[in-house]
Amino acid sequence: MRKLLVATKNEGKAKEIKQLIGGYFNDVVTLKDFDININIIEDGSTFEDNALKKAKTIYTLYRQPTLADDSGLEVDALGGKPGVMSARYAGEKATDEDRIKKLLDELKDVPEDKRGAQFICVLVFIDQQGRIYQTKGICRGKIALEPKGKNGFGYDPIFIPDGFDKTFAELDSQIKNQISHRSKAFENLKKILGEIYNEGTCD
Ligand SMILES: O=c1[nH]c(=O)c2ncn([C@@H]3O[C@H](COP(=O)(O)OP(=O)(O)OP(=O)(O)O)[C@@H](O)[C@H]3O)c2[nH]1
Ligand SMILES: [Mg+2]
Repeated sequence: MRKLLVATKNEGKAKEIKQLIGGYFNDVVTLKDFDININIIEDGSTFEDNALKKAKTIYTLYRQPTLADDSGLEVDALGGKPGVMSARYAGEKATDEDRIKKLLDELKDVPEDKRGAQFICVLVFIDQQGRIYQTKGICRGKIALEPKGKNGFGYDPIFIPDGFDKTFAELDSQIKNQISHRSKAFENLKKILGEIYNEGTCD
């Protein structure tokens, strides 16, 4: 039995992580699954700092293989904002709708050809022995003029990935999982897991 603790409370993210992790663990549990009431303050200035803090906090408590994902949206016309502040962009208690509305308001005078953006995902994995591994994925695209679609989570209804004319929320989750920032970070992580576990999956 190989167990992975995932240091996230975000259900949309957790769902994707469970789909992307592959067969290296036969039990994947998130902070929501085991109902731990812990509030990790994400005060780092980079995705790397925050992912490391989330992973270390949970590993230190449980001493089991732990994965953390810190991610966000960088908008060119806003100088890379909201970036590491993506989750708290419209305040601590705000909803995904509030964050989308704030971003669209800030971009209301920005024409279509200047609405470039990218999603970033940094994964930090800590193995049973406490060794730390980090991978990153980037997905380029642009910000739509209005929200569209019901799939996914977060900013998905306003992000149109390069090569497509639909938002992540309009695309099938399987397509998002082939091209997203998170899937790219997982491609690299799975190479590392393959080495750690000698290609042995639990399938
Ligand atoms: O539309 C989206 N599609 C994605 O694929 C995606 N990945 C991240 N995000 C957004 O970026 C912030 C992450 O912040 P974040 O890494 O701190 O996560 P979080 O605070 O939600 O949960 P936790 O993992 O920290 O518990 C949150 O606002 C997410 O909505 C995404 N939005
Ligand atoms: Mg967070």
